[in-house]
Amino acid sequence: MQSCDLLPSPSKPRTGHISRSMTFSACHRLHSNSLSDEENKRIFGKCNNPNGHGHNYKVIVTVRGKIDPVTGMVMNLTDLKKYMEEAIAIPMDHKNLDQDVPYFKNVVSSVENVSVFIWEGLQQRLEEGLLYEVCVHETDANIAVYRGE
Ligand SMILES: Nc1nc2c(c(=O)[nH]1)N=C([C@H](O)[C@H](O)COP(=O)(O)OP(=O)(O)OP(=O)(O)O)CN2
Ligand SMILES: [Zn+2]
Repeated sequence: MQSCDLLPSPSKPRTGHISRSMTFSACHRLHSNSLSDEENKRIFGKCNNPNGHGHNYKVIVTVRGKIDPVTGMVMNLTDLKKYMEEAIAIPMDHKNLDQDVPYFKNVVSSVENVSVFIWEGLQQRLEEGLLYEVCVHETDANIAVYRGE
């Protein structure tokens, strides 16, 4: 059988994953209020510089769910775009993460914790069980993946 002869199996439920990406720019400093200045310098090195440094973050959010047989969608990506604006761009774009985002007042603004922050913000907006993965590229080489565990 050739692929152009394939017919759909409408009764078979299908699970799909869909993703949307977004970029934002922010500055931060790796610093823990639970550590002494010496420990901060030793652990975080140049990233503990009080002047901070900036990143162009890239975030990829993946949702997982049933492909609705009527709409053909797991969810409308236009809705996901809105939720990502609210949970990522509005709180963090062109901000100082440590000073402007209350979440990071006593939480180190590592890429791991940025991915958790995004997860929590999206969980509040998405239907339960839909959010699958938040992937944050802090640089081309430094990447965190969080799946809510
Ligand atoms: N586990 C983590 N380690 C580091 C994080 C982090 O968020 N989680 N963050 C940083 C720095 O904030 C930043 O990402 C710089 O890291 P570095 O790898 O040194 O990046 P550079 O681009 O400056 O270095 P290259 O030489 O270009 O690789 C550090 N660690
Ligand atoms: Zn950094």
